[in-house]
Amino acid sequence: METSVVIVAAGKGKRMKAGKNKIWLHLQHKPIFQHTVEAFIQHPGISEVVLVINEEDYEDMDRWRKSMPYSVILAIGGAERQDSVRNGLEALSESCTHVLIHDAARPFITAEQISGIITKLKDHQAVVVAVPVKDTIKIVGPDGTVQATPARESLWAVQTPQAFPLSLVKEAHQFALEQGKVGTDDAMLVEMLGYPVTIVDGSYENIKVTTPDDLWFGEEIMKRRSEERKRRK
Ligand SMILES: Nc1ccn([C@@H]2O[C@H](COP(=O)(O)OP(=O)(O)OP(=O)(O)O)[C@@H](O)[C@H]2O)c(=O)n1
Ligand SMILES: C[C@](O)(CO)[C@H](O)COP(=O)(O)O
Repeated sequence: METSVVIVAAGKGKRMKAGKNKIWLHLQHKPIFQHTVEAFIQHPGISEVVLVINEEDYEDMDRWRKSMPYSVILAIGGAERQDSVRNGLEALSESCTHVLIHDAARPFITAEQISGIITKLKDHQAVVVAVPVKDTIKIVGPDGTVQATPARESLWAVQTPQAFPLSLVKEAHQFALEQGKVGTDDAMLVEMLGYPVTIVDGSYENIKVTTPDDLWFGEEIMKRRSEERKRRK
């Protein structure tokens, strides 16, 4: 089993309203995407890292890459997240058999969670990191009226990484492309092929940095972790 990771960083970050792709914003003096890349680079179960970026970020990214002591493969993203993932999968080396797909905008992923998903992948077809929802969720119609309140016990908020055998996730992406289907995560495309998808426990700290308030939470998480590391030394 040779496991790689595709990290998608080719979004626009519109909800962040930073005037640039949010992955360049800093948390604890480092760009968000660099925290994410380093979580995987340092993991012994990961063989290669493909970082999917915007074409207009290429020059800056190439400069960043050359300044780092590790190797990252760059691929160019597409209009939607799904297109970026597909391009990233194409950039993986031939020896890759399994892949984790992760949002660059989730820099709080830990080594333990990466290990957990890789272990689970050994005897499951598709594995996603998720947490039980804490709020009561309501299905609301276009007129603002509540239509239903699904039982909370069965609701999970799905995060990344999501992990698959490479052949399966490539087949799912090809099927979606041909059928014009869009999934908000990669597992959804695998579900469309009828394969089971298994949950592995995530963390409420593994947030996707999406809106400006996430930067405040994120800074606190990073600060606390760095203080904990210093205390342990
Ligand atoms: N065409 C796209 C869209 C998104 N992403 C990546 O997918 C992840 C999750 O997307 P999201 O957080 O929604 O990022 P943005 O699309 O950048 O945000 P927004 O929707 O606010 O513009 C991010 O790491 C983002 O860079 C991508 O690689 N290619
Ligand atoms: C894949 C994902 O991170 C799962 O929660 C999420 O769906 C991506 O978010 P987006 O805003 O739809 O790009």
